[in-house]
Amino acid sequence: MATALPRPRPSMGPSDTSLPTLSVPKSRKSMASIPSPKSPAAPRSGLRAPSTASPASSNSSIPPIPKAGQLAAASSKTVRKAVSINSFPKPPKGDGRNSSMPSSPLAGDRARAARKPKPVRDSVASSNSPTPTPSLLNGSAEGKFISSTRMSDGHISVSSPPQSRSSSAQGSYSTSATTYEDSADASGSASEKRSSATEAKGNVIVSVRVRPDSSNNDHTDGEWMVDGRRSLIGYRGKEGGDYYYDNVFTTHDNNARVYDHMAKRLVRRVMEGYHGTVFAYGQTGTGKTFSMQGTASSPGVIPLAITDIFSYIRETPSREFLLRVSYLEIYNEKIHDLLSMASANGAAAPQEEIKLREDSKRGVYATPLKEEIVQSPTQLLRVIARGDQARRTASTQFNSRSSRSHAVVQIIVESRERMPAGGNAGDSKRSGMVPGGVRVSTLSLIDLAGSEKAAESKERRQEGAHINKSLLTLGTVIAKLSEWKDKGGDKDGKHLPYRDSKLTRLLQGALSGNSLVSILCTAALGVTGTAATSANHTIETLNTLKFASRAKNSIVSHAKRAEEALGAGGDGGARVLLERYRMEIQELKQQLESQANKKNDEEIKELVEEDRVQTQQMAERHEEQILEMQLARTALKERIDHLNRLILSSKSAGVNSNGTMSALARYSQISLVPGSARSSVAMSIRSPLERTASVASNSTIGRRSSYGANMNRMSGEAAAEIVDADEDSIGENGDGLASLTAQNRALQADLADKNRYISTLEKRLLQARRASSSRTSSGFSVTTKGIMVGEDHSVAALLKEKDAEIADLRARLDDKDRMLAALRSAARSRDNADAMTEPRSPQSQDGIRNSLHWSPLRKESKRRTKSIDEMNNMLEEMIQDRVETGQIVRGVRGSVRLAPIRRLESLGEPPSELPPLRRVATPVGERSAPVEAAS
Ligand SMILES: Nc1ncnc2c1ncn2[C@@H]1O[C@H](COP(=O)(O)OP(=O)(O)OP(=O)(O)O)[C@@H](O)[C@H]1O
Repeated sequence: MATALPRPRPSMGPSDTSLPTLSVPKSRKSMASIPSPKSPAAPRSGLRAPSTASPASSNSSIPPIPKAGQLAAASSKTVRKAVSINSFPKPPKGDGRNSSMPSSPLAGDRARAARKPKPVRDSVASSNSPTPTPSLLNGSAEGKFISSTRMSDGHISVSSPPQSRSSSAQGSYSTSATTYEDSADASGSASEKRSSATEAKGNVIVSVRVRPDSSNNDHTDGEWMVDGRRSLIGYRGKEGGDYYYDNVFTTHDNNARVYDHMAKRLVRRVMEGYHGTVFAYGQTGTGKTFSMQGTASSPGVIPLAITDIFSYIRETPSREFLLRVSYLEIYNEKIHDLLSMASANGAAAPQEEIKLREDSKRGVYATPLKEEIVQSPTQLLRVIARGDQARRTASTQFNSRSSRSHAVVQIIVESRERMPAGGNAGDSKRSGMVPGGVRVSTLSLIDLAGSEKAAESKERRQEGAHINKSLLTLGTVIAKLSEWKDKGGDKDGKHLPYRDSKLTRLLQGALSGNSLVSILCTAALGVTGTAATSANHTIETLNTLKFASRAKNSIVSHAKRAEEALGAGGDGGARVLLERYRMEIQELKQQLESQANKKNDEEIKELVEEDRVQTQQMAERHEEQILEMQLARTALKERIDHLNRLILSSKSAGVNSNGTMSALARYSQISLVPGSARSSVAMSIRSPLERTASVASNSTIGRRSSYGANMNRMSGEAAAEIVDADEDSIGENGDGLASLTAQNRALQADLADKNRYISTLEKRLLQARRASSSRTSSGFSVTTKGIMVGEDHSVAALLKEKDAEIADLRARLDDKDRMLAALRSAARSRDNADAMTEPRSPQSQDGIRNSLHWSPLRKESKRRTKSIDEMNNMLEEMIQDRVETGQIVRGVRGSVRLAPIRRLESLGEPPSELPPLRRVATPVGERSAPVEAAS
């Protein structure tokens, strides 16, 4: 559905800024069971068209105008209700908008006072007699108007009851019940307070608007008299009288004028922190909705108020605002949330039952109720238009689109002084606001359902019953307010039937004086139709007028500016979104800041850590470099030392340049000690460490041993010659360093020495073996598996075994020697015995032996030889035994050797390589020694 926002008001608009087009819906959601014939002239915007567009339908239901006789009868009773009311307090001075504003109620009072004829004031002054207030309950008005004065222009002046009026400074009158308290104003002097109290009076504005009829009659003649200039409506019929209000809008007044006079200042006050309530009251079809909502071409109170709200926000930079809106309806005494009900497709969504609760700070409120935060006039109007679509409407006898419910739009205004940097003191002073917390105020815009007497359908009757009941309760409350005010007041309102209807309960705050109130009563005077209808309509119209008068005189408004909520604590504070948002923003800012700080700290820490790591890495690299350099130096030094050692080794046979003896020379000297060569060789064989020593060491050892070996064969003189020769090799350049050639020579000499030494070792080994073999006995057994020349452990073990064998053999030989000695001794004894018998020659044994051949003792010599031969024979027999047992083998030339198997077992060498043991004739008394065959 297309919506239109209010167009800019050329002359009455509070702001020059362009406004959005009206968003008021052009059509309402009709009851499904109810046909909702639309007026042919209804605009496409959805709003109901003004009655001027469909005069026929409207006028047909309006009761006929009373006859002239009735008017004459009515005129016999004078309705005197002089109402001169100070309306809302003046807006802040210096506001440029005031120049363009229409005359405010207050200014209007001045203007009216200025243009009011003197008799009016006189009439007011003379209206002191008690005047019963017309009752909505009895609906009779009871003709209690005590005086009436026909003005020069024919209008009727209605005087108010004395208790309900007071003289104003301007000579006009306002109701004594209306008070206005402003905390800012209260701080002034007594005179200022009096002035302020005077200015503040008029917190309740009551206006009457007359709907035009088909004839566009302004009702300035006939039974009714409407004087907009004097805010007067007079009825000249039965129970007639003059009714003065704060505003009387004629058929020629448009919505803008209506708004400017009855709601504009109130809206401004709401923006400044006061609660405000505007509601339209009247018979069905009299123009309540038209006045509140208006049309696209003539926006009503609601869109114009919205326009002013945002204009005020724009013009008040010293404060910041937050707007929320809710929209509910009371239908058949049930509250419905129009914003929750309205869905995209227009279907009503199921919703939780809404109840009314009371709070010390918020007063009476409906909950749970959806509140939407709005940020622009367009948005706000669209929200309201959405609620309008959900509102119940139906066609009735008097209205093709009759509102079947009371609709309440609530705009909650939160405002707070901006931070000093954002505003200036002048703005605060201008607005009369003191910097502080958040201020919350509510503007309630209420379009009541119309009262009706007759209903065609049951459903309409049921609806009408609820509507009438609630309106009746409203009238009752207002009537009781007047009564209790007369009795001294019922501040708590405990005796007032607010709870008798949802409407009065919801309006409790406004009716009990906690807010500024503006009541717009609508009426249709020129109703056509049957006499009964017309009479009925007249009665209803009079009831509306009486209700308006009673409301004006009964409602005691002591509206105060809403307290500023500081912080989000408490029930009131918790509802202040602005404060909550501010705190949330502050919290988020702090979080952001702390995160930023944290991030900064982390970054700094990371940088520091990075720097530390880099420094550490650099230090480590530096240490590594130093270590590498040290290692390199050490390696170089070792290399140098090694080379030096090599160099020294090369001159080991001599002395260095300093003339000291080199190491090898010393070794050579040591090896000069007799027998040292052998021991050093043995050491070199038996010490694996020495064998696995470095080449230089080996070379040294070899040289030492070779020198030792050589020295064994050389005389000391020859050794001295070698030393001299080495001394000659001291550096080709005479610097004590040997040349490479000399080194090479020395090494080759070392090698040759080693080779010689090895060959000598082999020879000695073979010699030992032969010696062992030559002394082999029958028990001789070689367990050694083999000799691995060159392997120390094998050689050592072999030598051990050989030593044991040798020891064994020696023991055996000793036995033989002892046997031989015994034999020789026996032979000698025998010889001695023979010599005793023959003279003995003093010659030596050799001589004896020779004499055996040449002396006369030759016979005896032959016997001794025979004895020796016998011994030899014995030995021969022993050898033969061994040969026969296979232990030894006899050679070709009579030599004997170990059996081949044994030899192989013991030596692992071919028998041919073993030097044969040559059997030689051994002189008696000498042990036959093996002859070194290889040498
Ligand atoms: N001042 C006016 N000028 C022109 N047309 C008007 C005026 N007042 C009312 N009308 C027309 O009269 C008809 C009924 O008006 P409206 O619906 O506003 O009455 P109502 O009081 O709201 O009725 P209800 O109580 O049944 O809802 C509408 O078509 C509307 O356009």
